[in-house]
Amino acid sequence: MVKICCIGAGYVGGPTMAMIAYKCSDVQVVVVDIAAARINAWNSDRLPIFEPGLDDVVKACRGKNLSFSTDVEAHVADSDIIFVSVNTPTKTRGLGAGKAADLTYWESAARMIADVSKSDKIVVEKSTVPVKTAEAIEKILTHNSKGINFQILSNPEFLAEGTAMDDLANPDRVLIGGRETPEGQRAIAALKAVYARWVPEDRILTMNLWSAELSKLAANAILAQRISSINAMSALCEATGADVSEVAYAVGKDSRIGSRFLNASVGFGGSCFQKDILSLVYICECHGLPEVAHYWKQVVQINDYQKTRFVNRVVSSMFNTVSGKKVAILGFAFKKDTGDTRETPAIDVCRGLLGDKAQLSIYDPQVTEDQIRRDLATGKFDWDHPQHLVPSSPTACKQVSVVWDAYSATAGAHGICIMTEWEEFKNLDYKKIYDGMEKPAFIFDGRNVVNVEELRKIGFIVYSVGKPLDPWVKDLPAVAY
Ligand SMILES: NC(=O)C1=CN([C@@H]2O[C@H](COP(=O)(O)OP(=O)(O)OC[C@H]3O[C@@H](n4cnc5c(N)ncnc54)[C@H](O)[C@@H]3O)[C@@H](O)[C@H]2O)C=CC1
Ligand SMILES: O=C(O)[C@H]1O[C@H](OP(=O)(O)OP(=O)(O)OC[C@H]2O[C@@H](n3ccc(=O)[nH]c3=O)[C@H](O)[C@@H]2O)[C@H](O)[C@@H](O)[C@@H]1O
Repeated sequence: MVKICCIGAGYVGGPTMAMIAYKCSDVQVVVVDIAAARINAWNSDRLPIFEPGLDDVVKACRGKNLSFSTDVEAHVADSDIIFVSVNTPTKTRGLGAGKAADLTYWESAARMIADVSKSDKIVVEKSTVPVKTAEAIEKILTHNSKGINFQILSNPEFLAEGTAMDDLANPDRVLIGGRETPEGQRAIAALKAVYARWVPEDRILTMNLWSAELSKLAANAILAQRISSINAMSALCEATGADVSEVAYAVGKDSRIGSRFLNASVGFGGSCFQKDILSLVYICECHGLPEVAHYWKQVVQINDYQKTRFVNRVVSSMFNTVSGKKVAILGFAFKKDTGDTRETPAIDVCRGLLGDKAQLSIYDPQVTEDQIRRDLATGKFDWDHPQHLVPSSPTACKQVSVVWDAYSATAGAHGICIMTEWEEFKNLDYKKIYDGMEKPAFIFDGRNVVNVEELRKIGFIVYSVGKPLDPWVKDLPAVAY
């Protein structure tokens, strides 16, 4: 029986391994992690991550061919294929700080694999890593290998949170990169055989290692670029009276462009887009390509601009100050159908409003108070390290309260900011909300989920990203000077 071990029981390791176990009942899958709390949660009824459909798949396999363990070394030693799906955050200090990927966790996993292995292994890069990482990993593994043959494969993951289980069950493509040697090709074939159990052959792409590694960074950069492109257009729409949804619809009808990923928003979030583009920027700089680096950096800069622009709209609309005013924050996760808050634009918007002394009342259906407070207290780039290594005593912020429904969040508020496109925010009783708010009552929709006309009829002053401006907002500056 093939035995697979995955190092890293996070948003990628957990769901991807659960799907492999589900689709391949004759493969033994073990997911290991150094974070005991996370492993305990994977072994409990309350999984450590919220992902639609995940519970059912885990329940179907756990205790049969899927298990979760902290006994990292024993399971690694025992496995044929080892996936490495550990954090690859942005470096916070030293060479390349603020841009380069921090490969500390990857390197320590590789050293451990080299130390404990007693038989040949296929080591699979599942984490997103800089192009050429496999070369370094190979050196670490073979340096100490005692004659053991290690084959490194790149098998980047393309799942999106909130739709992970469907993405894994029906992927657009699975990418496998490996060495062009006979051993490398045999390793590719072994991994391909696992995916081929449920993924059609023509969707399993094999290529050289560097192409596979770079394709992941390229895909994320191009996806994020589409969002920054439409967000840049949203600013121009607001200045001209065009409607960004109509523009996106018209543009997306061109089959060469396509309609997906053209929703204007307060900005993209999530653990990867910014981190991976910054890593790409750093790689370009290291290869003497400053123009290319500058080009991709703009994608992140427009995203920052969009978040700043949003805060500015809020403050300038509300008489240039939110000091002492209650502002409801609806949604804190970086997108709907996940409890993940990593790099969520809500953090930047909340910090901007807190800087202006607002009183925030935050509601998200999936994010805990503890997480929100931790996020508002954690430093830039510090959040993407294994949870138990992030400082765990966040300073309490007196200006923030976290509540468990949208109505208490908005009661007595001067303004509402919609930060996540949760379905429930489309169907709230906005008349009831309006009646309970201070007047004039403002709504700032960072996700274009509300019906602007209906809310204006109720009496709200509405700002919705990239939509024709409310007369109230029209003459106010879009960005603070
Ligand atoms: N979150 C996402 O949707 C996607 C993430 N990725 C990439 O996958 C990688 C992992 O991301 P996530 O799963 O989101 O991160 P995560 O933070 O949820 O999980 C990583 C896990 O690795 C563990 N870990 C770190 N070092 C370890 C070690 N030496 N031994 C054992 N366990 C260790 C941590 O404790 C943590 O539980 C990153 O490179 C990310 O860029 C790729 C595609 C999608
Ligand atoms: O490498 C990764 O981590 C993953 O990053 C993204 O997945 P994810 O971040 O989970 O979610 P997305 O659906 O891509 O959304 C990212 C952010 O962009 C925002 N977004 C998305 C689409 C859009 O049209 N407009 C927009 O503002 C979302 O609200 C969210 O904040 C990619 O879609 C995945 O393919 C990739 O595997």
